[in-house]
Amino acid sequence: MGRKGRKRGKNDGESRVERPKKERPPGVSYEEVVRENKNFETFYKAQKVVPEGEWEEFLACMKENLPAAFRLTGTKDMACALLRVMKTTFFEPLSQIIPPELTPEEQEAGEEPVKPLKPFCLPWYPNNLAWQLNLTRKNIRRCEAYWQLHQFLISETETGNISRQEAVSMIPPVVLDVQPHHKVLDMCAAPGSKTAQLIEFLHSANDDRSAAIPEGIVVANDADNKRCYMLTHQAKRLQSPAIIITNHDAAFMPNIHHTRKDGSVGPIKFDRILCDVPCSGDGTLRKNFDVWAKWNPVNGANLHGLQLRIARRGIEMLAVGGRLVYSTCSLNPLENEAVIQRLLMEADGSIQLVDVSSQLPGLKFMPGLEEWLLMNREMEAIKSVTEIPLKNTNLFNKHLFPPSMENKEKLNLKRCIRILPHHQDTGGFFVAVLEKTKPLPGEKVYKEINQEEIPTVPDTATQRIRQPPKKKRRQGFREEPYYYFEKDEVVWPGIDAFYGMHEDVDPGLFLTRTKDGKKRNIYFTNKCIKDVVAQNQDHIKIINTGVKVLVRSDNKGSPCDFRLAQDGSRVLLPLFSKRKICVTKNDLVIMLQNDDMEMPPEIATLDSKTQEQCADHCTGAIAFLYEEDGLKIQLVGWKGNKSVRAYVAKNDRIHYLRLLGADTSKYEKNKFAEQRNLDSMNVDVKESTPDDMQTDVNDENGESNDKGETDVCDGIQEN
Ligand SMILES: C[S@@+](CC[C@H](N)C(=O)[O-])C[C@H]1O[C@@H](n2cnc3c(N)ncnc32)[C@H](O)[C@@H]1O
Repeated sequence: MGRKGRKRGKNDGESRVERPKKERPPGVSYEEVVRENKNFETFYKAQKVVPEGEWEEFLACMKENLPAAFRLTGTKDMACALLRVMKTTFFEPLSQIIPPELTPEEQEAGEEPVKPLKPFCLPWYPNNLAWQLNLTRKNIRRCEAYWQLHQFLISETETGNISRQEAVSMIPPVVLDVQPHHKVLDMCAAPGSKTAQLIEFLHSANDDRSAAIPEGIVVANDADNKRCYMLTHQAKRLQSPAIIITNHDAAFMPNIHHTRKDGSVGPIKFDRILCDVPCSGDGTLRKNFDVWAKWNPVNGANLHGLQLRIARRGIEMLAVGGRLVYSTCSLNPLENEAVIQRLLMEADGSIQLVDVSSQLPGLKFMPGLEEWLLMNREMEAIKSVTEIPLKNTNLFNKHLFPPSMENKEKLNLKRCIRILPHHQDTGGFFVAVLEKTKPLPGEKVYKEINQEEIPTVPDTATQRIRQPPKKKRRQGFREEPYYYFEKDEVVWPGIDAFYGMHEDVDPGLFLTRTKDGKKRNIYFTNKCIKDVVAQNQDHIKIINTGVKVLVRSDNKGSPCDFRLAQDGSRVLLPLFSKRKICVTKNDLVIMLQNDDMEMPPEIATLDSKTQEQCADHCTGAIAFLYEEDGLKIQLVGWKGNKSVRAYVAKNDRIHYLRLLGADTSKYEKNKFAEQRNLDSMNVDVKESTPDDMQTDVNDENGESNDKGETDVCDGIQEN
């Protein structure tokens, strides 16, 4: 925080914020945690974050459980197709439901009647793809339609077509305004809910090939090595050849080099940067109940330094004309406006806050604060720098105080966005959108003409930031390097001939993870990622990149040793012309409903035109293409002598069958129907019905919520 002689990391985030450790006492369930903290109330009343007259409503809402929110994910076409199914099959019937009456036992136990369920579409999220709903355990248990909706949400979440994510946490990627050609950096990315959104926006081009292989990239970084593997999972799910996962302290993020248009090599200046920093998380009190006991007034000041360093490094790595979004799930001005104020002051007019309200139609939010109050652990208010008690000089400094009268107008802190939970039944959140209008004081600017990096003014600001951290031992293991195909790659001619790769496909974009020996899996990245790997493999800790497109399958009767991988089918299919068959809806349904490994569907059972196409192809990998009424499904599989098979996992089969409007009962158990059958036979299995439907949920931070009986829909798993 700029205080002379302070050691780096003294007030760095997460370890400090966890102190003092006030664990839940043994035997106290998550739901029983006392949702009260008088200091929290005193602190936020003093900050005036809540408009006059709304305090009680705000506090009451903070103590309630958070409703579940989710997004339909993947390509726009597929997400919209699933949206149609969800609305017609699961939402429309809800309006017809007469909630069941309470049984006498339930009445005696004082249970509440089942409330009507009204899913709410988040109006500011593009294409109606984000929803919020209050599906309680009790509702699910008592009402078949609610149970069916719940089952649908669970199964689509397992396949990654729905992603549970807090409504407010979806905002930063929306206001970042990512375009397919952008170079995007997500500085604190794990577990990756927002990274997934960034990838989706990057893949939003209209034609198949550009949508599958965008020009731009997403660099998803996290300091926590283990959490980086959550990002790998997200990337795999989204089949992106344009993502690279790195593992660095974002406050000291090394420059990532690339080859410029003129052939010279230099640091990437990113078009878009997401800076979703570690924070005290008091905006998540509605789902992370433990924060109630842990909350104290100095958490914010403790985290401010780390948050500032990360954001400052982000501003440095941002291109002129680029946009950086800073966000926290905290309401504390020291973690929010105070950080933004410092960035703006240091940048001296090179960056400015952007008003993004028009990008968020229908979202109610409060403008950023221009006044706030510092408080120490003893809850003493500190109004100015001269009032900082000696005991608190390590904690507070002059930069934490609100702006002077003359700076207020210049900074425009009102353009920040603070979302209050009671305004639309969400968590609390803070977002600020910054645009870089010119180079920072001292920033090196690359001039293409003379190919030099020329500092505009002496490089004092950046030198201060660039001080390398004290030598730290690398944690985690070093990943295998990436070996892109050379011109003389021996496996390429076979693949090229068998699949009929288009002439403009560059074999140099295919890669493996082992240098010698038999290649097993073949991956693919776009050109920009390849360049980043080539220029940075030695100084950037790359955890993962590349989407798996081909898998070795020799001795299976095919002239080609590599079959198509489902993981990368969206990427590879637009690149080749052979080995594709157009199928009918009925063909697909036959293939999807028949998952017997021993007896795959006979070609003779398929449509006559499909049979004709099959006759033109020898044994080997094949893609099945279906397009009708705006629904486009592409599956990869195998064509044998007499039979065909689609390589689709069980849960994905249900997903595709749903999209096709086909019967899914083979894969879904309806416990209510089973109970009815058993009732007719006088057998009672009620005890086993409700709770084995509930799967534990991981929250957005990838940690178990450890809830007991809860009123939120917690059966959907976070991805
Ligand atoms: C609020 S979470 C990010 C959530 C994420 N953006 C998402 O939407 O899923 C903060 C993340 O910052 C990471 N982190 C903490 N300190 C960091 C640092 N110095 N550099 C980079 N990442 C850091 C944590 O490991 C954590 O994953």
